[in-house]
Amino acid sequence: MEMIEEAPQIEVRNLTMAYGSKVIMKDLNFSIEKGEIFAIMGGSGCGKSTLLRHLIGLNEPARGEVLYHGESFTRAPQDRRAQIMRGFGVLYQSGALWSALTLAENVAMPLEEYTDLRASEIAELVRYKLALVGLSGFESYYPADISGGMKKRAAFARAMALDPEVLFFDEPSAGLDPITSRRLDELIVQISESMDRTVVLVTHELASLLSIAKRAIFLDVTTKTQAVIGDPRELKERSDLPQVREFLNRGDGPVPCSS
Ligand SMILES: Nc1ncnc2c1ncn2[C@@H]1O[C@H](COP(=O)(O)OP(=O)(O)OP(=O)(O)O)[C@@H](O)[C@H]1O
Repeated sequence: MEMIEEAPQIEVRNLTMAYGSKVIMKDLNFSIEKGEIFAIMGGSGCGKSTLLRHLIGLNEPARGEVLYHGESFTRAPQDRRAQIMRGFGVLYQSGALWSALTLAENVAMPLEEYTDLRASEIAELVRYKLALVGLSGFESYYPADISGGMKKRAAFARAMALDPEVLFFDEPSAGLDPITSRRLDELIVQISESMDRTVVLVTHELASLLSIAKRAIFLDVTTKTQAVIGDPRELKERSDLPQVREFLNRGDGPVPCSS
């Protein structure tokens, strides 16, 4: 039992990811500790989102497995998997909110679906989650009435509705201006630190990567496996691998795959 307590929050073992016979990445091995902000980096189309999808159970490994707290998520029975998944908060690239629902109704949705809380308790929690992301007073607004940055923050509040242990972000700053994007980064750090939440993010934004990720994995499209894991600031200056230094020292914007 004790061993399980000390196991990393997330562990990826010998993971090979494929779509049909097309292998995207192979032999991935890494772990993510509780409370860490961990980034997945690499050129465009190299498999970052695919890796995220494997971590949250939307894709199945071709080989290998994903473990949470030392327990195999990949091999767990359906009901146990669903239970583990309840501990995930996911914010997708589009950050899609239901356009016909107010912000409060959007955040309330997961609570209504997955808990037995009373309406008044849900309303209270919704107010609290929206306040956490700086959206107090906007409860009755519709997504169409607020800015892109506010939509992302509302989607963030919704992702946190069920107090997830791990927050997954796929390109959280996509489509945001640099200042709004920076505010979102600060919010991610603040929530992770104050609530001791693990954050796993896929991002193209160098500024985000370098300012918020404590560790990052670099997926190398040429070798189709991980090239290195480390603190992106150190890798930027000192990585032995030219492709990693180049990636971290490029101008902003996506880097194409070599193909
Ligand atoms: N459902 C799918 N079926 C087949 N191939 C797919 C599917 N989804 C993605 N791919 C392919 O898998 C590879 C990795 O895609 P993925 O979206 O994971 O990369 P990425 O690094 O997240 O890209 P980006 O940075 O552009 O978002 C790409 O070559 C893509 O075309």
